[in-house]
Amino acid sequence: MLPAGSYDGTTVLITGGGTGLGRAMAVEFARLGARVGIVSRDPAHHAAGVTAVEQAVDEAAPAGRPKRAVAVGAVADVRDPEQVAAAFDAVESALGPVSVLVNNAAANFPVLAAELSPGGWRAVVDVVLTGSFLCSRELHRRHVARGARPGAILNISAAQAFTGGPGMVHSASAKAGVDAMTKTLAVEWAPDGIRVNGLVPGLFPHQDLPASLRALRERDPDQDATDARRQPAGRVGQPHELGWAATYLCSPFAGFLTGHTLVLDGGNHLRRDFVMPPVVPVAEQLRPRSL
Ligand SMILES: CCCCCCC/C=C/C(=O)SCCNC(=O)CCNC(=O)[C@H](O)C(C)(C)COP(=O)(O)OP(=O)(O)OC[C@H]1O[C@@H](n2cnc3c(N)ncnc32)[C@H](O)[C@@H]1OP(=O)(O)O
Ligand SMILES: NC(=O)C1=CN([C@@H]2O[C@H](COP(=O)(O)OP(=O)(O)OC[C@H]3O[C@@H](n4cnc5c(N)ncnc54)[C@H](OP(=O)(O)O)[C@@H]3O)[C@@H](O)[C@H]2O)C=CC1
Repeated sequence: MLPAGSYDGTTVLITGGGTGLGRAMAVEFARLGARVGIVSRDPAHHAAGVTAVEQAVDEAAPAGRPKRAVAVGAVADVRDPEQVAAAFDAVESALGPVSVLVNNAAANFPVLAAELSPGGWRAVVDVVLTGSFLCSRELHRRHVARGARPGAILNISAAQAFTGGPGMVHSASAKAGVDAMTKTLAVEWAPDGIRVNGLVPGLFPHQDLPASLRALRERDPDQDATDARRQPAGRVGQPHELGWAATYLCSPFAGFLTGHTLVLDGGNHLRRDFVMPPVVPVAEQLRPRSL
């Protein structure tokens, strides 16, 4: 954990910060003093994120300390550049200039590549890759116009980016694009004082995951992906641990670190067995089972 107050006076914008891992990261930034803007499509998600942040800050605050405005939500579909700019405007008018951006919003559903429609491909690639670019571009534009520094961008990726993701070709391809963008923008924007890093969560289950993804681990008690024995570290990730890594990567403690993607997965993506289990075609893995 970073020292208390490490983010005092800093405004952090987190896309998809109202649910799941985005919300957990929002809480950890706020615990360290950040003001947090939560940007996504659904105001109900914003409300959940703002409540979680306010509760965490209140719990950490000394008794009697006045409540601060620490979090706001702003509606935007990250695929639309005008909505992205309007959401930055809304967050900045409430909380001050954004200097840290976490590109966390994502879309994903299991599907065989052969059955994926062009619209389904576009929906996922546009949210994950185009959305991350549009938000990064908006932060850069504002940051440079103000002559502000330092700034930090954190792109949330996935291990599928380097292994491929059978059954998730859209998400794997988009996340690989995000990783290339992390490295590219790190170099282009270093002279502007903006660091750009990536963070890969391993298996971090939570109740906000879409039903189609939850079903992958819940469809058969003998095939539970979250079973501790299936992970080298003997457990899955806890969302606040992702928040600890995110707050480090965007902080001055990582001031010389840019273009790097950190994998937080207990070693899972490195796993190789001497004898691999029999291959089960992805089509069979995705087929609903009759119990
Ligand atoms: C082992 C367990 C854990 C595994 C974790 C693996 C790693 C996780 C990575 C993550 O990214 S988790 C984040 C996942 N979160 C979300 O996906 C939340 C947001 N999702 C959504 O909003 C939707 O699911 C969406 C479909 C991705 C996007 O919504 P949008 O409103 O833009 O799209 P639609 O108009 O509804 O559909 C667009 C397009 O996509 C086709 N489609 C939608 N769902 C499916 C599906 N389940 N299978 C196949 N195709 C689908 C839909 O038909 C449309 O296509 P066209 O009809 O236009 O061709
Ligand atoms: N959970 C896990 O085990 C893993 C997660 N990841 C990555 O971690 C990140 C967080 O995932 P997780 O918390 O599990 O997922 P969630 O499904 O809980 O969160 C996705 C978020 O993205 C937002 N979002 C989706 N589409 C859009 C859009 N078009 N515009 C704006 N916001 C959008 C949603 O908000 P709203 O509906 O309000 O728009 C939602 O808050 C993602 O980048 C994911 O790929 C990677 C590997 C594993």
